[in-house]
Amino acid sequence: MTTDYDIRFAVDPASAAVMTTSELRENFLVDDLFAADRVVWTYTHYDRMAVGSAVPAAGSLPLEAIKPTGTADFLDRRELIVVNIGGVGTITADGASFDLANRDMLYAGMGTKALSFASADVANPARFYLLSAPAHARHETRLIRIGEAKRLDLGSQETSNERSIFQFIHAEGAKTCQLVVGMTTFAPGSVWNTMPAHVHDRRMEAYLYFDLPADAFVVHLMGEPDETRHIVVRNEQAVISPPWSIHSGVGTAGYTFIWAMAGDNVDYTDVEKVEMGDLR
Ligand SMILES: O=C(O)C(=O)C[C@H](O)C(=O)CO
Ligand SMILES: [Zn+2]
Repeated sequence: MTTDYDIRFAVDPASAAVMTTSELRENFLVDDLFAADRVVWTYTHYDRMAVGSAVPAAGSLPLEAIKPTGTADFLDRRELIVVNIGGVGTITADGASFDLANRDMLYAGMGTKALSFASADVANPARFYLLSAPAHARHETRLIRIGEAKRLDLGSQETSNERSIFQFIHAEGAKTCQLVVGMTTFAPGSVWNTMPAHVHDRRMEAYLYFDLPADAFVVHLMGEPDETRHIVVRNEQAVISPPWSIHSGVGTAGYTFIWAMAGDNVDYTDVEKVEMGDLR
């Protein structure tokens, strides 16, 4: 096997509120993604979302079944979204090949039997970020380039949160069962994401922070709005946001992040906004 996985159980808000820094990191931070020539998964019990990575350096890598899904093939009862944050790569899904440039995304539908990852240039391998959730129907496998994503501009320079949200999945675009995924980029000097904050108990969320300099980090805010905690997150690390938690962050330098959700609906706008004065 060229696949590794770990499992994260779901944590309730009262337990999270009394965790030490190490316990918060063990439960919510995914700090060991992106290993050369491996597929690496963190299988969560939040909506059974799995977050992972594939870095095909020396050769191609297959998407292999893992025990937690209990199926013969990984996508027998799941859907998959892959976002490339590295060099040009190719994904082959049941014989069809898709070339992904940096920041392009592939949706692979339930029932895909054989899927593999390859890089165009071993000196600059593709770095595929993977997101998978249980599915109830098959939607067609398709490539969505960053230029085809729906763009929303939010925030302002004055509040250090001027940013653009690129929705790969949105109401007028590709259909999914559960997965909603996008990427957020910042105007120079803006470092705050998702502030004002929100929660959405209908959907869990995962963030992958990247494009961060080696000595920089994001202070990721989590917790119930009146009981917040923070996790220091470095380049190419992911953080799991339980449905009851805010998910906001501030960088010591510029960064980009990929957000992904799974749960009861795919309505990006179905959120409870948290008033600035209510955060504790
Ligand atoms: O910068 C932002 O704001 C975001 O990207 C927010 C995420 O899209 C999100 O939290 C979706 O629920
Ligand atoms: Zn959210």
